Amino acid sequence: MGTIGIAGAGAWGTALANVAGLGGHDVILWTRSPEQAKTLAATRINERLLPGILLHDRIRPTSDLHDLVATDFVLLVTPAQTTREMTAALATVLPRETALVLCAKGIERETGMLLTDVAEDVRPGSPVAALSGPSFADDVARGLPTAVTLACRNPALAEDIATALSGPTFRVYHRTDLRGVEIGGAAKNVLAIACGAVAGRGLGESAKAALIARGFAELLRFARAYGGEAETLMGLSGLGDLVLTCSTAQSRNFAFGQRLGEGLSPEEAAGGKLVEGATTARALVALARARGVDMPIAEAVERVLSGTSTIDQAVDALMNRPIKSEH
Ligand SMILES: NC(=O)C1=CN([C@@H]2O[C@H](COP(=O)(O)OP(=O)(O)OC[C@H]3O[C@@H](n4cnc5c(N)ncnc54)[C@H](O)[C@@H]3O)[C@@H](O)[C@H]2O)C=CC1
Ligand SMILES: O=C(CO)COP(=O)(O)O
Repeated sequence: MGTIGIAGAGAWGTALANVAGLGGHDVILWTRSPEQAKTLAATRINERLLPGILLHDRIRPTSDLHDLVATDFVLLVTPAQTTREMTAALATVLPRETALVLCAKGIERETGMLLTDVAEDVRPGSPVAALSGPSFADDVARGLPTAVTLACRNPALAEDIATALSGPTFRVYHRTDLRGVEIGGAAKNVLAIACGAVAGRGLGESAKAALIARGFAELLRFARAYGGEAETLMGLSGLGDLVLTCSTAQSRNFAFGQRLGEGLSPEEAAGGKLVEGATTARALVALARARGVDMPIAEAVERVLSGTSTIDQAVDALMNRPIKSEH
């Protein structure tokens, strides 16, 4: 067993650190806050973001990026919009050959770039992978059975990382379709906001199921246009994660949409939590338009978030689109 680095001690980073510790690896868990590193080392609990879960003994919290130098690979588990600055910071300390596994789900707002492109832009020539799939941090940390996908263009590296992270309750499949895997994770959050809004507005389970199915059609169209494989989108990181996040208020994106549906403003609805779909919606829609991909549900979310439409107007617009063949 080796040493795994984790950059980001939020809910997901902490849950993944526990998975790696349980798998017999030594784990260096980096947080930007020296205060938090000290508290984590002393209390062994991430009280704010992953309450009730004890850190595994093999986890060493730190706020010094240099402590990640001798790790086998590093999971980057900070919000999507920090990918550029975090990759740049890591590039100053990590050897060129150390793989960076992107665990955030989103699109860079300023540039419209997918996250692996951002990482490759900042750290050209170094290996990059993405971990995505239906997995709530709390479920994973409590040892509930979970299955996700690890994607890397290098099949041997994909298999190595998937094997290293897998354990009795955390099953990691591997794939070489990096594009498909990251698109699924980024786009499903936007669609989950729509599902939440339908729930919050009291529009019924039938409407929610229709949104999941038509949302999946959007996901597939988008992925095809940007080089993802349809088969990937039908797997854990596409359909699997879409269904999970569209089903329950345990998802922050769904809960955000639900509160919007109940009449709260976007700021009130977020309640200070990370809502990746809200940050990614505009970039997703812009990318779709740039390649002529029809994404009416994602567009509706973007219009509601930018204040150019109410939820009721957005639903009316979706229902009154011209009748067409289903595909
Ligand atoms: N929580 C979950 O169940 C899952 C989350 N993810 C993804 O993982 C990513 C992180 O999510 P969570 O850990 O849940 O969020 P979180 O809000 O629990 O934690 C985010 C962490 O990033 C840190 N951070 C924020 N800005 C930073 C910056 N500029 N530089 C360095 N660190 C910074 C925060 O201090 C915090 O420790 C998101 O993209 C999310 O979509 C993926 C799968 C499951
Ligand atoms: O990506 C996730 C589950 O797979 C977490 O979803 P939320 O960010 O909506 O909580």
